[in-house]
Amino acid sequence: MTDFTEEELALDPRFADQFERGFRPACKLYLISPPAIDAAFTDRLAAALDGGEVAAFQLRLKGIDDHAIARAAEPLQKLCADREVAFIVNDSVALAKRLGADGVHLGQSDGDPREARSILGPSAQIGVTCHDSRHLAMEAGEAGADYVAFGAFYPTTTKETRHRPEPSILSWWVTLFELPCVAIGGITAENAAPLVAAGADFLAVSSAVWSHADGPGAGVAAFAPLLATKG
Ligand SMILES: Cc1ncc(COP(=O)(O)OP(=O)(O)O)c(N)n1
Ligand SMILES: Cc1ncsc1CCOP(=O)(O)O
Ligand SMILES: [Mg+2]
Repeated sequence: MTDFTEEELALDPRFADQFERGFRPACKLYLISPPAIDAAFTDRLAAALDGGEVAAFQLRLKGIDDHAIARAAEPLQKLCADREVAFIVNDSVALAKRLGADGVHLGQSDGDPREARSILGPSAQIGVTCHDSRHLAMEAGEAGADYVAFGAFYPTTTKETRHRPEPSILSWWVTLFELPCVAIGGITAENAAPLVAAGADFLAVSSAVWSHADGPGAGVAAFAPLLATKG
């Protein structure tokens, strides 16, 4: 499949409602959990949220079943609700529904965003992984996603990745579409500036926060100067 040209896009009525460019709020932090957590993690999440503004928290646990994730989710979801941080479940629409989560993040093999919408309803935040593909991002927008995620922008040990977009995919996206875009993959406070400058609406980060030498609060705080100044 080939990418659409800008001319095709502009003429295609399917994309008409995505084509307007309106006001974009400043870039925000989207915190991703470590792939495994222990009983102390609720306190670590509280410390992270104490460090500065976090727009959303994604529970991304790997290698355990949905029942175990649901048990782990309870105090974390409550903490997020208390702090007005959106609570997003990774991978599973069924689990997002069961927990009454604010949304779900779907990879390309995690299910259809249209089906997710029909199950979770109009107010759910549905995000879709689009790797380095303009085509996948436009498809996700067409399917009703609330954000598209590009990455991995930098090397990461959190996940095995095969795609390495350039920051220009973000500027291309924000020039054409209102739908928010998320940048993910190996992002730190030290390397994030080009992604913010390119127009990322959200920086999705995991190890930069959870592995910060001075703790997760300092990990979140380190991003504050970048996020205050979206160009
Ligand atoms: C915000 C955000 N972007 C991308 C991903 C990756 O999703 P996926 O490709 O399904 O890989 P896993 O995270 O499930 O390993 C994400 N989780 N969140
Ligand atoms: C889930 C995911 N998807 C693409 S890269 C990545 C890992 C993000 O974690 P980190 O910020 O530690 O690289
Ligand atoms: Mg997934």
